[in-house]
Amino acid sequence: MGVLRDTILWLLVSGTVLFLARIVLFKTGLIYLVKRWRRKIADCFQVYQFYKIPAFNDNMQENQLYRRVYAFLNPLSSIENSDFTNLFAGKKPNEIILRLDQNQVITDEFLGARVCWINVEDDDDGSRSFVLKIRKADKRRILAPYLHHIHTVSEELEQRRHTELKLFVNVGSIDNETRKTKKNGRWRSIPFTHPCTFDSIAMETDLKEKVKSDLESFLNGKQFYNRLGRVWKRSYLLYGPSGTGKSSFVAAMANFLNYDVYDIDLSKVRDDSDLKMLLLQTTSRSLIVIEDLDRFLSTKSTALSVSGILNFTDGILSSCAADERIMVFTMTSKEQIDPAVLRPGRVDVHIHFPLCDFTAFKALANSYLDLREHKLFPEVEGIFQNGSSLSPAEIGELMIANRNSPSRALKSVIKALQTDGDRRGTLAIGRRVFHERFPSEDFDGDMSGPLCGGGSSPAVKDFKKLYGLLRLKSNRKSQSFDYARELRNGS
Ligand SMILES: Nc1ncnc2c1ncn2[C@@H]1O[C@H](COP(=O)(O)OP(=O)(O)OP(=O)(O)O)[C@@H](O)[C@H]1O
Ligand SMILES: [Mg+2]
Repeated sequence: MGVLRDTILWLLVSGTVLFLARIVLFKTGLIYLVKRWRRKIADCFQVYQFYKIPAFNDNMQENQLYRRVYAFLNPLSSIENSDFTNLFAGKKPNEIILRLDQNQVITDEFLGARVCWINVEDDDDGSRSFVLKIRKADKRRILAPYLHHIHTVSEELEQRRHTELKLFVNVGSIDNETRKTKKNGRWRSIPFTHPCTFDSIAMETDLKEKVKSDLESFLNGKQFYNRLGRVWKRSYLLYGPSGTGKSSFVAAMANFLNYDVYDIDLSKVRDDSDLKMLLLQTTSRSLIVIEDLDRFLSTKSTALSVSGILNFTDGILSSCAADERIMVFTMTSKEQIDPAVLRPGRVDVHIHFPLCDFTAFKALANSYLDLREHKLFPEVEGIFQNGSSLSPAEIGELMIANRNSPSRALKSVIKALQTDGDRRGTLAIGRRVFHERFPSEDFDGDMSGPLCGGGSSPAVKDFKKLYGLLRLKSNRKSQSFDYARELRNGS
């Protein structure tokens, strides 16, 4: 009897102790310490294999496997259990996105085996890598299928993501805090959400179509370029006064192609080799953009040489990087630029962005004010004919500011044209006269190249197409665009 009572008492006491211990463990969070110790002890009896996946390879190009692992790990639910996680607002309302912080561990289960990933970031040089920790006993059984699984999942995620474009900007090569050279990738990305499309740009419709078909035929021309032993690249020069839509056109190109944009800030490029490095770190299916190239070429204060830029545009470097390359340069005027810099083959397509004429004004009135006709239009037309003009940006701003009253908007445009726009249009019209030198047949002839399907001899067509000999019908509407003007001058 006494033994039974002691046993019951003992059971009651130990049950209460266990219950209290459990409460203490869970309430204080000590349970996590216990789990960690348990894992450490278990680890002492295991042999692990480690695999490092650096963000960049020996040539400082992006390691695609790193990119895949990054895409694969971030959506894993176990990221919540890591000790330190970054939280970001998502696209949808109330959506929170979790991102693994540096040197944090995340676990994953695959075919019954447990693996760990460590997000390693070197404090000295900032280099990033993922380290996969896997039990040696599991390695043979799961490693290959696990990597295959990562590949498949990340591919799916990538395809889903592909509607979300990115804008990459280059950061300085020296870390501001540590004053050390960054060995890490120099591109930082943000979502590219510029809404501009070719439809929203006031420009002749047939010209937009020509640009679109030029882009498309370039993309389909891989074999053609290979056959000629040429790097599969195409360069566009967009030039014209400020506020005429050059940057918007770049955005429209990216949205049309569904390409990411790499916007190179030359002031942050240390020297020629730094520029090479930046190019090598770009990925395919992207637009590489250098804005205001004329400003850079006219200031000698930078360590970057003109030949560095030329190597960049010539495509020798591009051949080392990924597949197709589309480069876009913008400038206000190419009058002061050495023609060698813009020669065909270096810059294939030249597109001029002029100040507004009456046609462009009507396109803006249509899209900004929903106006197709108005009693003030003849007056506006008369002012344009007298040589006044403004940039589409200036006219667009006036229309946006007065969008609730179209009459007021038109009156303010008329006033601005009469005051600020006086004689500016004369300059624009002057440029158009220059373009008129090229007969209308030129355009049709050039667009009948092999990439467009047409009739002249294949060799000549190949050559012309390759050098971007796109000619325009020389009606007044489309004269403002000058494709490969340098070559035409010589032809
Ligand atoms: N042709 C156009 N059609 C419609 N909107 C235009 C056009 N040109 C300019 N805009 C509007 O004007 C603003 C400025 O245009 P944008 O930045 O593309 O000009 P830009 O030529 O790049 O100027 P800058 O040389 O100063 O960089 C944008 O908001 C754009 O929507
Ligand atoms: Mg711009």
